[in-house]
Amino acid sequence: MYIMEKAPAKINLSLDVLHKRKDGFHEVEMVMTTIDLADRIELTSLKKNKIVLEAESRYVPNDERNLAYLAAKKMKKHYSITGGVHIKLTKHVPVAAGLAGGSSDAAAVLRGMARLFDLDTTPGELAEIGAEIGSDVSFCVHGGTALATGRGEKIEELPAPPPCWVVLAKPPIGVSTKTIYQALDVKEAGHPDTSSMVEALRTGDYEKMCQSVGNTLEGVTVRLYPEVAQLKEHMLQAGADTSLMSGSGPTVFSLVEPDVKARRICNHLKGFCDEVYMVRVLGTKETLD
Ligand SMILES: C[C@@](CO)(OP(=O)(O)O)[C@H](O)COP(=O)(O)OP(=O)(O)OC[C@H]1O[C@@H](n2ccc(N)nc2=O)[C@H](O)[C@@H]1O
Ligand SMILES: Nc1ncnc2c1ncn2[C@@H]1O[C@H](COP(=O)(O)OP(=O)(O)O)[C@@H](O)[C@H]1O
Repeated sequence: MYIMEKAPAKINLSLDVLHKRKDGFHEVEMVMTTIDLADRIELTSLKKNKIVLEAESRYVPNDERNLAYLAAKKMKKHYSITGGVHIKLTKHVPVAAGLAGGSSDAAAVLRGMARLFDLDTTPGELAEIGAEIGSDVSFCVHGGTALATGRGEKIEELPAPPPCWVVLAKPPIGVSTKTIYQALDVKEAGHPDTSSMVEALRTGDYEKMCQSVGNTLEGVTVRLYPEVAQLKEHMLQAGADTSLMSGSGPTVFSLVEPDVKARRICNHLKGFCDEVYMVRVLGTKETLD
């Protein structure tokens, strides 16, 4: 049997870090939403008891270190699956970019294997398995738009953002999430107003959403990579309604309503950044199918 799953990237509309926990992770409050930029996961069941990963990208590992492979291993163990699976992964989401590409690939394998082997499971159960793989995997299992708390694994569904375009620009650097969290001084950093962002989504208020964006990690990444701040500035100069770094970076996104404006920002950015994307915000679970 063969099935295909989309693995969409996420952006953090807001990301607040509250404090460092005893287990070394940070307590966060994040509003996340999926965007129409996705990897493709193709799964084929195998009679032999093995996991075969075919990743057509020189940027990701082709073995057990790949989060898609790890997800398949966890599923086999958790549900005592005796058969094997062939995973074909086609990357479109930039790697180590703050867009959760790897987490979304893992989540797509969790969802996909549940379908492939006709397992009696729930998204909540898959999200729990996902949390063992990474903090962002639970959100990626559910998709849509959500408030993520704890270390990111506690998910509360939110309404999709008002329809808009997302223009993304990724400078040619890979950022380690761990390094950024480690360099953060929670007391010194800026903190977004999460409740204002939640309110904006609940009322479908585009302007309020744009005003409420914020990311506690942005200042840390900007200190290490000043080009992140420059990209933000370029986006705003070109007419973006708002602009923010996603996750631990270095990708910067801007939001804008009319497509002509989004195209203008894209063209402006392409002058000095090779990786520029113009995509729709997805924001709902249904669009994962
Ligand atoms: C910053 C965020 C925002 O969405 O995303 P990315 O920039 O990675 O996309 C997430 O919090 C990242 O989630 P994820 O990438 O799954 O992180 P994990 O693999 O669980 O953790 C990587 C490392 O980041 C740190 N970490 C992660 C999450 C958290 N709440 N506190 C932390 O301190 C820990 O040092 C951990 O060892
Ligand atoms: N399927 C995968 N896709 C992307 N990166 C992966 C994958 N599996 C493992 N990784 C590793 O995970 C790290 C972070 O990847 P990614 O999820 O793209 O970062 P981010 O969450 O910052 O967007 C990279 O260093 C990469 O080598």
